[in-house]
Order: sequence, then structure tokens, then C-alpha cells
Amino acid sequence: MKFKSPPVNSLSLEFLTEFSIGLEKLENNRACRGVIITSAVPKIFSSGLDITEMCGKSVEHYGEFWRAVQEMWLRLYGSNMVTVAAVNGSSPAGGCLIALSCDYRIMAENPKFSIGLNEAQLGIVAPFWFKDTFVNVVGHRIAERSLQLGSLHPAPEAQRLGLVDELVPEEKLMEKAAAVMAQWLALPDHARQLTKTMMRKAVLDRLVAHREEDIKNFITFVSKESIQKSLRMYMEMLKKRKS
Ligand SMILES: CCCCCCCC/C=C\C=C\CC(=O)SCCNC(=O)CCNC(=O)[C@H](O)C(C)(C)COP(=O)(O)OP(=O)(O)OC[C@H]1O[C@@H](n2cnc3c(N)ncnc32)[C@H](O)[C@@H]1OP(=O)(O)O
Repeated sequence: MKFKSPPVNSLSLEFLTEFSIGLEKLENNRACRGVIITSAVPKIFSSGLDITEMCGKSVEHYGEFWRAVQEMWLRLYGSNMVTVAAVNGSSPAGGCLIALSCDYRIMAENPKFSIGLNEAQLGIVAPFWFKDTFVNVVGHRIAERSLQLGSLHPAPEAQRLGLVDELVPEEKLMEKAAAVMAQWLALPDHARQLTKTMMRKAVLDRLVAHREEDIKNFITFVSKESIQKSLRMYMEMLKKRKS
């Protein structure tokens, strides 16, 4: 799957819905045993959740948007397929969550590309299931420090922390992703799938059990004037940085 939503592959409601439907179709296709996720937008894997979806909208819209974020994660993290992220650009916040939800992460070895859960820098808090996914990849201590600081890690640092599994030159990224996919697909599906479920079930079940509460929390949180102000200021900072 190639993300192609310029300029930055931000995860809008429309993008998330299309992504989830795409994953569902592949999941139901018995001929498809694995998926490599990458980007067709130069230098950007995904800029994370579309901030405009969380600014100045109705309570109903926030609810619909958050349900779509949850749905995407439940499908990807809970997928029976082998999932490989070929991270060919920067990948903050929700973009990082997509990579973290895959079975294996390969990143282009460009120190200008960074990845991490930077929510704290926006004045917002990563939800518990973003945190759980992060902890399952890098461990508690690294996740705690990185989350509190809202760190975006340049590619070499991300590899040192275990946030990505390996770095390769950008031109070799897809070749490497295909080789990793072949290695994982060489195992019998049922054994690999049951193992994956065993490793991920507790974290998936936690969101399923608290899904409606999580939506309510998101709506309450994002509707606060202080949070709206932080998000508006962050968007202005992005625009100013450009000019
Ligand atoms: C108490 C507990 C309660 C729990 C409640 C839970 C609450 C959780 C809530 C939310 C969680 C959110 C997770 C997220 O994913 S938030 C999004 C975080 N993303 C970022 O911080 C990335 C921001 N973007 C960048 O850093 C850069 O844009 C970058 C991706 C590095 C690309 O840089 P560059 O190539 O230089 O491109 P520009 O910066 O010029 O951007 C081009 C245009 O795109 C707009 N843009 C960028 N990112 C976003 C985005 N995420 N959403 C919407 N729009 C975005 C940018 O403003 C430019 O627009 P324009 O051309 O109009 O100026």
C-alpha cells in the first residue's frame, strides 16, 4: 500500500476511512498474506493525524474522526497479515503509530527523516493505546522518556532505540522490505498468526473494552479551549516555519 495524499499524507477522516477499507479488503483476500506500507510522497511517510480535523469542528465530527483513528489501528495492529513499514520519510505522531503497528520497520537512512510520538510538543497527550503500542516495541523506559519529551528521533537514533528495526539506503528500501516479507512469509501462517495474536491481544482488547469511553475522553479533551488554542498555535507555527 502506498500513501499518496500530498502534501504530507496527513491522516484525515477520508484518508483513514480509505486506509481501513483497503486493509479490510486485503485481510479478506485469501491470496494476500502480507502488506508493505510505504509512501508515494517524497520525504514524508505520514505527518500524523490531520490537525484540521481536530480544530474548530463539531462534537459529532470529533467523535466520527476518533472512531476512524481507532478503527485504523484495530485493523492494522490486529491484522493477520505480515505487515512491514517501509518508512521513506518523516513520520511523526499518528504516522509513527502506523509504523509501530506493523510487524517490522525499515527506515531510509536519512538523518533528516525523523519518527516519534511528539504529541506532548503539541500540548496534547498520546492516548493509552498509542502508548501501549510504543511500549511493546521499545520498552517502558525508552517509551516514557520519549513520550514525556515528545521526541522526534532522527533515523539513526530511532534505530539505536529499537523504534525502527533497520536502516537502509533509500534506493534499497523496497528491495529490503520485499526480502523481509519473504522471510516472514516462509513460516506457516497459522503458527505466526497465533503467536502475533498472543503478543498483541491484551493491548487490542483494552481498547475494544474501552472504545466508547476513549471516544468520550477524546471529545472532552479536544473540545477544551486550551487544547484548541494549542492546536491552532501549532498550525500557525507550521505555516510560519514555511514562510
Ligand atoms: C487525558 C487523556 C485524554 C486522551 C485524549 C487523546 C488526545 C489525543 C489527541 C490527538 C493525537 C494526535 C496525534 C497526531 O498525529 S497529531 C499530528 C502531529 N503531527 C505533527 O506534529 C507533524 C506536523 N508537520 C510537520 O512537522 C511537517 O509538516 C512535516 C511532516 C515534517 C513536513 O514538513 P514540510 O515538508 O516542510 O511540509 P510543511 O510543514 O510545509 O507542511 C505542508 C502543509 O501541510 C500542513 N500540515 C503538515 N502537517 C499537518 C498535519 N498533521 N495536519 C494538518 N496539516 C498539516 C502544513 O501546515 C502545510 O500546510 P500549508 O501548505 O497550508 O501551509
